Amino acid sequence: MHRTRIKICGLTRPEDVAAVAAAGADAIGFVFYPKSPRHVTPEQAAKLIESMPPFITATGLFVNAAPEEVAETVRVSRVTLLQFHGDETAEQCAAAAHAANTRYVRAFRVKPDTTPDELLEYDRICRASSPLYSGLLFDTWVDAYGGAGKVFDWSLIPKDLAPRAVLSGGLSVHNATGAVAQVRPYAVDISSGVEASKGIKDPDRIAAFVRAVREADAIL
Ligand SMILES: O=C(O)c1ccccc1NCC(=O)[C@H](O)[C@H](O)COP(=O)(O)O
Repeated sequence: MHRTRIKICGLTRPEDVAAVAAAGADAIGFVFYPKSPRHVTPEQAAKLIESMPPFITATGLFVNAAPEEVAETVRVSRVTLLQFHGDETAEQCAAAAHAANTRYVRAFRVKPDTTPDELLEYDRICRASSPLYSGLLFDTWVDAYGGAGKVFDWSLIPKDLAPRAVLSGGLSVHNATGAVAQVRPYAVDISSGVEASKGIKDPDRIAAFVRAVREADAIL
């Protein structure tokens, strides 16, 4: 049985980290973008990571940050995976990841007119630019950088990319089963769909989302 990995993004509080661990999710995300309502400092993330049990991946999300800032944030926070969610070029993602000596996923914000060929080509460029590149995270294009709770047309994701892809954008307990069944991604990523309010997660929604993904895994 395929086990879809689950990342819960935008954590700011130790009780939410505990809820993610209790629910059995695989990864958490810290937003280091200062304009986000879910922003945490590297020091806050370090404290939250200290409270985590082993085998949960701590991801640091960046928007257009300079390589030195990414490297320093990784050093202080100890996140072990990067997520570039801004307008960085493939080369800029690679340079920042190399400065931090840390693997990364690249967010691609899908528009209604994005084509599967464009996604394949983008993945090829990222792959060629760095051995630290570990796959694409698909989110929905909105006129802001993310965590907006909007769904895109999942049929645009090429079948060849799904086994390494992270699917995000407007996921919730209501569409999780359909998303996993249709796309069969490596992982899913959710933020606003498990929130009580921005930056404040709801433990019951986290648990329900993880259950929905596991139920989808069981029937595939
Ligand atoms: O969460 C933010 O505030 C944020 C700010 C800037 C760039 C990205 C941001 N979040 C991205 C995510 O939380 C997830 O990777 C993903 O987009 C899922 O978001 P959602 O649609 O809310 O589930």
